[in-house]
Amino acid sequence: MSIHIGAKENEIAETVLLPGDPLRAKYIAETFLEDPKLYNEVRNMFGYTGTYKGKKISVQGTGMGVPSISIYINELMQSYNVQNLIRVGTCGAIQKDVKVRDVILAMTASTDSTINRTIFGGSIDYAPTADFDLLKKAYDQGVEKGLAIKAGNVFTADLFYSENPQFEKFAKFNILAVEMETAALYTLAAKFGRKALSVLTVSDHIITGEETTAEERQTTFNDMIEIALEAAIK
Ligand SMILES: O=P(O)(O)O[C@H]1O[C@H](CO)[C@@H](O)[C@H]1O
Ligand SMILES: O=c1cc[nH]c(=O)[nH]1
Repeated sequence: MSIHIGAKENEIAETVLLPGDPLRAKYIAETFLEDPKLYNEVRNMFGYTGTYKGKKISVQGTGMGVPSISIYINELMQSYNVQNLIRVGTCGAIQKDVKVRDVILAMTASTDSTINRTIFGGSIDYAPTADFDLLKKAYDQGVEKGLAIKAGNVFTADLFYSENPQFEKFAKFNILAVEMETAALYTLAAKFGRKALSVLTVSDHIITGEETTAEERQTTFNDMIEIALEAAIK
């Protein structure tokens, strides 16, 4: 057991899907995994292990934001030796040609979180990066499914309700969308020599105000989850 995860040794797979929402973890486990077993209920941050096409896979809720995901992935890597960490999250689009329901693969994540400056010291801007192998497999899977899949820079924001939103500037500098965890995921995976990828569904458009219905969200979540699972087993 670790402080925030109640699983015993060997109850967590070497590959873990990471949704922010613990109920999305439950949905993924019950919909996509065979024989899912609940291994964590601490703080209701559900974690399950089952199999997908014969391979052992876990899915663990992370909560929202850098501090919360940092707790879960630190413990998954250090206490449970997790090797492959794939976030399956939502994001808000800021580019005109990025539409709600699109799936985005984060190649890197810009951020206003202090995580990288805390690790590297004040004047260094570390560039957190996706694992190329996972990224390529996920991209190929999205193309094979005929989806509008995009890969690029996302922004990991500390604040959902920003005092000083700079979305137009971010868009000008080619950032595709805004979410709240990827920079920490990539930096901490690199620190421990593990592979990481964020697969994101656009749930809303920050500039145009377009939103997805609950039904549309469910369909695109399924696409995102299948992309992540196929990348994990290939
Ligand atoms: O849908 P999840 O994975 O939680 O991701 C996004 O949604 C939350 C904000 O509503 C933040 O965690 C953001 O990154
Ligand atoms: O962090 C997030 C996630 C979805 N939509 C947003 O606007 N922000």
